[in-house]
Amino acid sequence: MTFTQQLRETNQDLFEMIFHHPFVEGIGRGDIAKEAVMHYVKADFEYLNAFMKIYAIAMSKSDTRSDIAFFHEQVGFTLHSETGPHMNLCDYIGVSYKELQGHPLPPTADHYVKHMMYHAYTGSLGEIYAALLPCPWTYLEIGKVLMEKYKPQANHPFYRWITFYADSGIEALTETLCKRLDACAEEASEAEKNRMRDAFRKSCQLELCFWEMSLTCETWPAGNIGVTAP
Ligand SMILES: Cc1ncc(CO)c(N)n1
Repeated sequence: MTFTQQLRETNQDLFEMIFHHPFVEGIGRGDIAKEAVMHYVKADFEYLNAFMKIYAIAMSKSDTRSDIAFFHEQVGFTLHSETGPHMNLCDYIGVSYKELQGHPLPPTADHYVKHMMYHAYTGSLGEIYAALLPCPWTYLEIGKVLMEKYKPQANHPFYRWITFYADSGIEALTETLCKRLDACAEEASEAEKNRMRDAFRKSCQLELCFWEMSLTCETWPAGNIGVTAP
């Protein structure tokens, strides 16, 4: 079994909890509360900005053109393609995308971003891959589970969202990250592999927490006064 197959198996509990989270099932049924979707898009827009910055840090730690090209392509993909699912959600709630941009991150999303930043600034490329991987991997599987369970047609309110994540583009990204992480793990000490395992599991935990944050419209206990987006 490869290192990433082991990671997937060890984190089956969290993947299952994500598939059954009420927000995710609400996307599948097409009836999730609009306030929750609004909260999600606000946080996710800033989350994806942070994700691109992490790709840039990873690029600065790359030794090969192939790694540099990979991160460059991924920034382009996030910038130009991942706006598609967000636009789908904006249409559902009837709010312009612009209005949902530039908001400070709620505590959970802030934590998730800083967790990835920690590994990006202090860790090896392998550790960064491990922290990033649950992002496409959980969404790819959510997309596939929802396709299978709800068999959405073009008139489903989240057809574009579900088909985007169930698609070959996200599958290819997940496979590339897996291959690169597996190659890093081959060279890594046991201590380094444990850091990768920890980074991966915490990102899975935080993926689940991100859905809960959106569902409950989580905010900072004393408001956001004076706080700006990262
Ligand atoms: C929090 C989060 N995880 C994963 C993805 C998929 O890119 C996303 N858009 N947001």
